[in-house]
Amino acid sequence: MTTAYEFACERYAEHGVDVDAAVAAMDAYPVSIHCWQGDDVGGFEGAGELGGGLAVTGNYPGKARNAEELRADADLAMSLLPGKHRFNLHAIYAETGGEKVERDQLTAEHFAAWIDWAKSRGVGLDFNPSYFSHPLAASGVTLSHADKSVRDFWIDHGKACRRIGAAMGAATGSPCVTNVWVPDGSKDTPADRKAPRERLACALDEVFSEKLNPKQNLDAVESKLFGIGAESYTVGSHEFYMGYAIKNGKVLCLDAGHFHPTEVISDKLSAVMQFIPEVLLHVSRGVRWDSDHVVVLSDELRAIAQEIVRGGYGGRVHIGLDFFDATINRIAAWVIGVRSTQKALLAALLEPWGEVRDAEAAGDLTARLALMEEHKTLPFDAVWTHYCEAKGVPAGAGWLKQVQKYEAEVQSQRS
Ligand SMILES: C[C@H](O)[C@H](O)[C@@H](O)C(=O)CO
Ligand SMILES: [Mn+2]
Repeated sequence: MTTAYEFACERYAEHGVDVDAAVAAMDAYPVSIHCWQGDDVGGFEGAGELGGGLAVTGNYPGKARNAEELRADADLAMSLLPGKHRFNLHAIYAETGGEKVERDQLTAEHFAAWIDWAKSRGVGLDFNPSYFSHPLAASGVTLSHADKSVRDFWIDHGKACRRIGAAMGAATGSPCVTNVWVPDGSKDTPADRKAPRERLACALDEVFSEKLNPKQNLDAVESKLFGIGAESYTVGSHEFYMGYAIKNGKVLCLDAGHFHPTEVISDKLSAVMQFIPEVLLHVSRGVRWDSDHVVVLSDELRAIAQEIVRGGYGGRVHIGLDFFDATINRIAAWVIGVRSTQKALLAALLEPWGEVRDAEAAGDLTARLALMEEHKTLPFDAVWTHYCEAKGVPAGAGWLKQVQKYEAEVQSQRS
């Protein structure tokens, strides 16, 4: 009897696709799992309210209250994902042993337990300075602040974080992408759009002034269209960071929720790749605005994966997740988001793209559309199941039972 997988291999082979090669290629696409979905962007500083125009809605019980719990939750999530992945930390997740350590004083020591954990699991780390949820960010302005003392504090925070990123990269043997995002902007129409951007450019130059080994730390910069409380003007807009990244050889971060709702980052990839060596993706799902819903296997997610694979950009694109939903189990949120992203990548690797491209090149737009539609129903699920089984993780919704068990035994005990 032919198995579903063998049938799928035959169907894909009819289109010239080598399924085993596509499955093997998945190892080249680790997903950087964002720690902040695990505790609603809280961190361990006891900083109080979430700032920077970020908003997490929902109060599902059982969120991680400390680093041990967050690591245990992440361990469970990673055990339900095919393949090896990365973990993405924010500076507010430092462990300071109960001592108050200001953000400009943070060192790799404060992330020693995270580094040990990552090493023991063979997982790479990524990092982010935290320019929010802090008294000196209460105005919503940080690196572009008109007050030099405020600016300097945040510059020193950025410098400290790059060194921490480099230490993470050195320890794990895999470059750490340290991504700078600042919330700076204005609720209402600003009188002066130029000066804050000049200050931000100078501040970034200072943040990045120390030469670090790119094998250990890669600098990324992330733009945004608007945020809550910064509806009229964002200092670090797309044009700003696109220019900054090109001029300074930085990684450009494209967050799927940081553009006008009619714009998609799948279309931007092949444009920015003409001029920028490497891109960091914050795979997110905005619903009407930058709402950071859990990523699902949407048309846009599939299109993002297709653009990465079709463009041959695998080695130049870092895939990270960025969403936070507190209305559902937070571990399930991670698993859903990563598995959806991996499904999109596997589908893209299996796509018989050559025949669609050939039809287009021949001017046969009828065939292009017909083939694209036919490809959508090729037997993808059998290959996904095979891939999950080969990696020793549940193929279908079986993973959910394990999260539910953990929720009943562990998360429900947290107050
Ligand atoms: C925690 C934030 O979501 C993250 O740092 C940033 O990437 C962002 O997208 C802000 O909107
Ligand atoms: Mn982001």
